[in-house]
This record gives sequence, C-alpha cells and structure tokens, in this order.
Amino acid sequence: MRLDDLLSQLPENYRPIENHGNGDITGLSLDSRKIKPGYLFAALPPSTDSGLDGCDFISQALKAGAGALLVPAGKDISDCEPQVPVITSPNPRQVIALMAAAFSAQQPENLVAITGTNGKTSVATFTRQIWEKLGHKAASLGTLGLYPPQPNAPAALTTPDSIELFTCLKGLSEQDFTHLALEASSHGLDQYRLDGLKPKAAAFTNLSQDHLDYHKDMESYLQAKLRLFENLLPEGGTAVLNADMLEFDQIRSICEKRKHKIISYGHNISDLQVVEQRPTTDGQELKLSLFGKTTHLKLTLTGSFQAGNIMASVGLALGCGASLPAIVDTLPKLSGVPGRAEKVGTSAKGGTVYVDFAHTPDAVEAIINALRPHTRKKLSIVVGCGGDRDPGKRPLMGGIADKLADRAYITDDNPRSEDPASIRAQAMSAAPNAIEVNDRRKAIFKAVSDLNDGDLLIIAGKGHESGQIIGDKVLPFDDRDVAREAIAATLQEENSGTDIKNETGVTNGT
Ligand SMILES: CC(=O)N[C@H]1[C@@H](OP(=O)(O)OP(=O)(O)OC[C@H]2O[C@@H](n3ccc(=O)[nH]c3=O)[C@H](O)[C@@H]2O)O[C@H](CO)[C@@H](O)[C@@H]1O[C@H](C)C(=O)N[C@@H](C)C(=O)N[C@H](CCC(=O)O)C(=O)O
Repeated sequence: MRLDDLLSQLPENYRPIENHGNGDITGLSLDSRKIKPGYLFAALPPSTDSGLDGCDFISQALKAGAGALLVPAGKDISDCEPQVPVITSPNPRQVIALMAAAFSAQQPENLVAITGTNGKTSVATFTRQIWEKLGHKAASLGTLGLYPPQPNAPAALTTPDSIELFTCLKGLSEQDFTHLALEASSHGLDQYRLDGLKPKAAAFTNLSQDHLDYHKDMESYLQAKLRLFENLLPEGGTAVLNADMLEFDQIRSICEKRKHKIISYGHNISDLQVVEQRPTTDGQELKLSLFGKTTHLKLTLTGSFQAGNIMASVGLALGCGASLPAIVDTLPKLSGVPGRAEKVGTSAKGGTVYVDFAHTPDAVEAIINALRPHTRKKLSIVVGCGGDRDPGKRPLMGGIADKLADRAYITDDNPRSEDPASIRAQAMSAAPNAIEVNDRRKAIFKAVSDLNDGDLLIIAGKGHESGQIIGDKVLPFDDRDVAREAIAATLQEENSGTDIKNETGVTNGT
C-alpha cells in the first residue's frame, strides 16, 4: 500500500503533521526486531519513566530494511540519516494504531469491548459463549489469550499492541468470525492500542484500586478507562454500565453526551437488575428484573459476582442485536472461566478448594463475599501481592483477607525484582491474625492440610496463570496443579497416617 493512501484513510484531524516523501509500505511495526523490508517503523516514546525510547532503535530498523518512519513531532533523528519517508506526529502511538486499523482493514462485524478493574475476562467469555449458543462464529480475546486459539494469536498482554490487535482482527474476519468480545485494559486504552476499533457495544464492569504504579491516581485510571466510551465507542453504540458503581452517574452522563444507547445492570435499580440471589450446591438461583419483567434463572456458576458479569454480557449481546428471550435461554448453559472461582477439588477431610484470579483489594473482598455463602464452616484464603506493581494495594489486600476470612495465609505472588519478604511484610502490616508462609507452594499445602469438613479455601491471585515471576525468570507454577497435589497429599496422609503439616515449612505465624 502507498504511504499516502494509508495516511489518507486516517481521520483528518489525526493525520500526522509532516510527511516527507512517499513509498510502498509492506507492513507496520513498532518493534525494530520485527521489521521486514518495506515496513514502516513507528518509533514510540517510552510509556513510563523506565520504558525504552523507540527512537533509539531507528538505525536498527533502517538496517533491517524499514521503508518509512513514524517519529514523535520535534524529535531530531538526523543522526540516523534516514533515506526513507519520515512522518511525524505529536501522538505517534495513536497514529500507528489508526494506521494499523486502516492497514488491516477488516474487523469482525459485531465487536464489543469490556473495561473495568475486575470481571473483564468473565464478561468476555460469557459473551462469547452466548453468541456461540446462538449459532454465531464467535471469539474472545484478553487475559486468557484468544479463544478459540488460532495460529499467530497475540500472546502476553490483556490488550495486545495495536499492530498485533488489528492483524488478529483481520485474521478473525478472514476466517469468518462475525463476533468478538475483547478485553480493554486501562494500559491498552491509555496507550491508544485500541484506537481505530469499531465496537458496537462497550461495557464498564467496575472500578477499584489497581495499576496505580502506572496511572498514578484513581482519576487518571478512570480517565484511561473512559476513553473507551468517549473516544472509541461511536455515537449510537451501546454502553453497558454497572449501576452499582459509585461513578455510574458520571459515566452515564458522558455516554448520554456521546449519544450512546445505555443499558444499565446490577443490584441497584437498572435495566438488567439482579433482584435476588440464592446460592445452591452447584451454582445459584436468580430472580431478575429484565427491563421491568421478572425472570427466574438457574446458573451453574459459583460466586455471587458472576450474576453481574452475566448481566453485562446480556447487555453486550443485546447491543449487537440479539433478542432478549433468545439470550436468556442460553444463560443456564454457560460455563465458568478457567481460574475464576474455579473449583479444583476437595481435601481428604472434606474442605473444598477454589482458585481465583483476585489480585486487587476489591477482588479479594468480592471473592470472599461471593464464596462465603457456599460454606457451612470456615473460609480460608491464600493471598499474596505482586512485586513491581502498585505497593499501595498490599496492606489493603492483607487487611481485607485478615478481616473477612476465618484464616488468611499471606505468601508470595509474582515477586518479580522485589524482595518477597518485604512485600509480605507490607501485606502483614495490616493483617495481625494472618499466617505468613514464605513460599507459595508451602502456603497452599499448609492451607489445604488445615481444611476440615465443610471448610472452603480460596487460593487467590494467579487464577489461570501457569508461571510465577521471580526475578526475571518465569518458573512453572499453576495454583490449580499445586492445589491438586496438596489435595492428593491429604488423601495420602489419611491413608498412610503421616503428618504432612511437618513438611509445609511455615516459617512464622501467629
Ligand atoms: C508499561 C507498559 O504498558 N509498557 C508497554 C509499552 O512499552 P514502552 O513503550 O513504554 O517501552 P518498551 O517496551 O520498553 O519500548 C519502547 C519502544 O521501543 C521498541 N523497541 C524496544 C526494543 C527493541 O529492541 N526495539 C524496539 O523497537 C518497543 O517495541 C516499543 O515500541 O508499549 C509496548 C508496546 O506496545 C508494550 O509492549 C509494553 O507493555 C509491557 C510489555 C507490559 O508489561 N505492559 C503491561 C503492564 C500491560 O500493558 N498490562 C495491561 C493490563 C493488564 C491487567 O489488566 O492486569 C495489558 O493490557 O496486558
């Protein structure tokens, strides 16, 4: 594609301010290591103080055959002596996303995006399942990757970078996927990774403290998420908003100004209202008011918060034109999301073990409250906090676990480059009754071995993840596998009479 043709497809007010020359563009990349001959290289400024500057890789990109450059306006790159067209923009991140969307050209026709601190993965998964059950070819993309899996699918990030994202959307369209539910992380929205997306509907699940290492304060975090409704969802698109959120009125008024159709949901009075919830042994029974009409429903999903997630998915499916009765018919058949309130087994003495991805104060509180009705006896939780991430969360998470659970075990999550003992100490500072265990595996073994008949254990933090990040290494670690091993050990202990508690290595506790 000719560079000028590509640029002419961008909205007028987003076109780069300078354009020196023209040429054929064979592809786009924001990573010099992925440049092939004829590609345009977008040299992006760092997104954080410790990030790298893409302009430092221009020479490398030119050596690899870059056919054009996109650089930040005002940046002097004369040292690199580029002999290719150079375009400049005050916001190259946004411009490369819009270019990626124009270059890839195709997106599934029914595309929805979900933002919010918690629940994005569940809502994306349930929305995909609803569509599948209605007979559509549907996919979901987010923290769990692309489902159904496809070759060359984006990996690693919840919201992939713009080039991976739009290449993926094109691939899905070419394979006749008509529906896609996409998670929109606050990093992704803030870094314009999704600009150029054409969603029909967007949902805001909730807002609580997370990612303040990046966004600095809650207002900036909220503003990043609001970009989905203010900048990406087109006029007339459907905004699915959680009426239980403190920020509901603020978000609703933004959506009204943008002339979005609004569908509210939640426990408060709303279009898709959860009026009553009753936990059952294998799920829950709901009394709903759907646009004023009372409806009773049985879900095979554990966890009271799943009712809200289901309502968000109903709103998104409505926003893409499905009929309410048809959607409601699919709901009893929806299945849970891996690593989200996932039941992994029962210990020898009869305690049930769940794994959940909860890694924010709010999510820890929500999962405890959601699973509490499912136990007749004691509820325990294993929890840890990530290194190199918002340290303000640590005492909050420790405090909530200590206060709401009958037994809290504080251990390591992904310590990354930080000293795990120091992270645990910050969580323990607000958790006077918690038990500190200096190794996640040992903590899970101890918590499982402490379970008695009717108890319930939540292993929080890592959900579906299959690795633990220690230093710069990702070591194999899946909470579900470790929990199953620990459960097997209790059965073995019961059969052989050995005491595995002596092998749990608890270093300190109160
Ligand atoms: C903090 C953050 O979000 N950083 C993202 C940001 O990186 P950055 O631009 O600041 O810095 P950099 O990656 O060090 O490099 C700068 C530029 O130089 C380029 N480069 C770098 C090296 C090289 O040899 N050649 C080269 O061209 C890079 O491609 C990049 O364009 O832009 C990059 C390109 O899009 C992202 O890959 C990178 O995500 C990093 C890997 C990351 O870990 N992000 C996490 C925090 C994230 O985005 N998480 C969210 C939320 C998850 C959740 O909700 O829990 C997500 O959506 O996953």
